[in-house]
Amino acid sequence: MTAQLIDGNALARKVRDEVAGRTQALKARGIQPSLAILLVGDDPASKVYTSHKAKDSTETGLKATLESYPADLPEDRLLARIRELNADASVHGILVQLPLPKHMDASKVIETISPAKDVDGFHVASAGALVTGQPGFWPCTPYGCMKMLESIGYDLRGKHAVVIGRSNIVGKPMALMLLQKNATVTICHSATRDLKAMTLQADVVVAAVGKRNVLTADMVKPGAVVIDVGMNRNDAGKLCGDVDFDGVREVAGWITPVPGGVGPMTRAMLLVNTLEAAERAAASSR
Ligand SMILES: Nc1nc(=O)c2c([nH]1)NC[C@@H]1CN(c3ccc(C(=O)N[C@@H](CCC(=O)O)C(=O)O)cc3)C=[N+]21
Repeated sequence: MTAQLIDGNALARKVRDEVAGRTQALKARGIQPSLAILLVGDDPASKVYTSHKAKDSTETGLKATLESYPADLPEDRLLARIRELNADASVHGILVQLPLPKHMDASKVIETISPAKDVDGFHVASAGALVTGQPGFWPCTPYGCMKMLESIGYDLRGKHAVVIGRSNIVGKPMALMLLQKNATVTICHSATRDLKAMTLQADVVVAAVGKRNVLTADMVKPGAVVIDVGMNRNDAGKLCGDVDFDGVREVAGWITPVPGGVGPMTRAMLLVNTLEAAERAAASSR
């Protein structure tokens, strides 16, 4: 048996089409959904990522402004700019590209963003809303993974989901989203004793470690759904995930590729969150 592919590019296109439609509806009411992207420093990968995000936005009808600052920008200047954007009613979403230069305290920067504009879902208030099931912005990567599960009509109720990785931006929120859909959730991490014993029990595995071949075919239950959040380079410099794709696809029921899987969905969910931020602002100002 060969696993069916969950095509992140195709699904992201569908999500963007839906966002474009809702954006037109808001524009007809005189509201232009708008995202401010703040980039500090000149990390080449960050430059590429932020320009992609800006391009995705404009192609979908959202307004995006990309503000680039030198690596030695004083932290208080960045905080002051965030406060200005918080107060600017024409801006609905604020994204500060990570990583930030070492002289900055990333949590302090993120906590300065208004939770109402936190389209990355990284603010502690957003995290708290996810924990308690209150409305708030969900981090784009795990949110995109949930959309991928939804797209195959997968019912998580009573299923065993194993999340490998416990980061604040992927692993932890992923586990909470799966829990909210009534899965039984196990979080594995670097101190987990027998990872294979855990993953062999899983109906769904989400690999979010940032290391190649974390999940191999011998670790997967036949028919399981495998979601690969990893973004690594192999020895040939080619982009690859955390999952041994060629091996695992012979065992799994469903699998997401890298590239063309979770990455494009992460970008699409940023557009969803930005649109939501604009819709909520419009609803609360009426
Ligand atoms: N505040 C903030 N928010 C983020 O969401 C954020 C961030 N900082 N810092 C960096 C990471 C990384 N990230 C990616 C999203 C999509 C792809 C993506 O679309 N990848 C393509 C491949 C792109 C390629 O070929 O390099 C794919 O998987 O098919 C990659 C990386 C968002 N991040």
